[in-house]
Amino acid sequence: MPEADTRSFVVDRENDRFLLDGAPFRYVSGSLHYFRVPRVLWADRLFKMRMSGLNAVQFYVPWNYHEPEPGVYNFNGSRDLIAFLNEASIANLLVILRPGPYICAEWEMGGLPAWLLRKTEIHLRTSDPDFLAAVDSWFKVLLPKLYPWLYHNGGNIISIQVENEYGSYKACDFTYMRHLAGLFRALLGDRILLFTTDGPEGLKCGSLRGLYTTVDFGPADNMTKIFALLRKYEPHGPLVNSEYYTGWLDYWGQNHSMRSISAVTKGLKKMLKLGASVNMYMFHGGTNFGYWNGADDKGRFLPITTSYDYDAPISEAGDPTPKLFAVRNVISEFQEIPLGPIPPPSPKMMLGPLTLYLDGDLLTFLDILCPHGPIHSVLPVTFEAVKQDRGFMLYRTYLTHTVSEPTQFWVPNNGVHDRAYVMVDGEFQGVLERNMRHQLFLIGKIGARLDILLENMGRLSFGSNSSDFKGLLEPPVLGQTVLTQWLMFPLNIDKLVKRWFPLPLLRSSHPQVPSGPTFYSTTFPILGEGGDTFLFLPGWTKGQVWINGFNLGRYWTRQGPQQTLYVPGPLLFFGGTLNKITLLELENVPPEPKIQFLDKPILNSTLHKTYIYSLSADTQSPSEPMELSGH
Ligand SMILES: CCCCNC(=S)N1C[C@H](O)[C@@H](O)[C@@H](O)[C@H]1CO
Repeated sequence: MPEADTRSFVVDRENDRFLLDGAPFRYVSGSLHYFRVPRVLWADRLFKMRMSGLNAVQFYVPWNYHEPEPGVYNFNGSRDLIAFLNEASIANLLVILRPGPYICAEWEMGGLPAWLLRKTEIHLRTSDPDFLAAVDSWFKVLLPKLYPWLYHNGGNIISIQVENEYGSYKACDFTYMRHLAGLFRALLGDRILLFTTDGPEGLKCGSLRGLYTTVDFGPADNMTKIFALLRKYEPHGPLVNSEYYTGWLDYWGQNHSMRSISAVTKGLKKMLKLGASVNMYMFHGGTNFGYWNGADDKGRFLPITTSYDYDAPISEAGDPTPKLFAVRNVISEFQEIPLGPIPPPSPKMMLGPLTLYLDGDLLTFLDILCPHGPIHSVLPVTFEAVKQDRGFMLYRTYLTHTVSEPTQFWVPNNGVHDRAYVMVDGEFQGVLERNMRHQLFLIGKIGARLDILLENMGRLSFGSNSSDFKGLLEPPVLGQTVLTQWLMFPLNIDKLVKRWFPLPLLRSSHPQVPSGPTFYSTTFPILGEGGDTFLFLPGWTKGQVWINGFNLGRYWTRQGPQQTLYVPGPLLFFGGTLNKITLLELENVPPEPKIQFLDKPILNSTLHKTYIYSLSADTQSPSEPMELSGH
């Protein structure tokens, strides 16, 4: 490896190429997001990318993942960015780093921290002084950490992206982009290659003099036309596609997205023939654990699914797919790829069916879930106003008059952000949903308790023309009465589940199966071989899952398209130690509250029936699904 002072990565405009240490260089890169993969699996994924023939890895840095509160930073465990850079170096992968501040990526609020919205008038992604002050403060912490890792300083970072597809954002604020470019230069020096990425329609507002202009497009796009457009901004230098889509994202309630191998490899081959440098987005997608998914606004609010499989060459579970081998073959026609096999799919585990036991409805645990007690306000306030960034908040009021006939209950101006589970005196009444179900019909006596559990389904990560506040944005109306005098209970469910995790809960004796927000759980040993697995929740409706205290993410079996949740093996205990699974079911449980662990994912089906896969004794593989009556 050359000494640090002779190391260089530059644009050679005379020959339309990059030079690495003075020699012609073309990167063939893939995107992997460390924040979507448990740290213990980073090395495995990066090794498979190297063995696929890639020489670089591209990843974002989500601001909200590392600065949970203003001035509070977290770079530990699965947030240890430096450890990830080191793993990439060990895998012999150069790094194309994209620190934002906005990253899109189908990630919560596109990576921007929700606490920015505590200033309700802030103009995100502009030269708004409040926004720039927060950005400066964050980058003055982050960028110095990257400085030693810059390629010319002896590290593996060859280029850094400023903002993300800024040209697709309404503001088109060049003062903001120049501010970012100046900040990056001030903190990273003048040698590192800074670049921008935009779709063809975004180049006008997204590119900036002094930043190398790149584009993004997928297999179905007109490459010739887009690269010709790029040449208007970069007449010389290498052609770069920073996001060549190998698949696509999934929304709850829509079909699983897939892109054909032939289309992906045909476009890749054409770009490599042109001498272009390419980053494949995604090469390994991973998972939106916890509440970290983002959402899109396509006239409807569309939350992104928990799985970020992306139909990528490496599957969500880290397994090589036929697409990986096809891509590897194309790369091998243009540059040397490492000798040796691609590791085979990892062992998968099956278990169950297991019966879950009722722990109690959510309201039972309100005091523990909100130990500081409620916040009172005449009108309901948002999640951001009470500093609850993600998850759930309970809104409570009491009826000031009796409604003896079913009476319309609704929230004006589409003010449910995003889903409201409505209860009267603890009895589940139904769901109100953003952009969708706008009303219920309630009855209740004077003094009856009205509880509304509000679920934040993830803030808009793209196309947001305004800040995506969460909660009840308007006071609900019952009949002609605007309901006032609200108690807001911010809920810390994760803390409660983590506290429960080692202990089986005292079973509450509930004669009938309750509906509405309810906790179920069980403990179970795994005696056989370990491995990854896929949690299958047949007949359940929608909720959140924790395994051994780890928030695995959202399930929405009723909507699909994913019916299983990926469970990385390292989350589980083997050899007899008890594992604990906890579900918060928000709507309705199946007649038999069972779950199963399968050895294959189900990402593309919306089962409206209840299936329980029974292990056939001889083969230990799921027999044909048995359809249960009643659903
Ligand atoms: C519905 C498309 C949402 C816009 N996002 C687009 S075009 N993309 C570009 C964006 O830069 C990247 O972060 C990803 O968000 C990617 C889609 O996976």
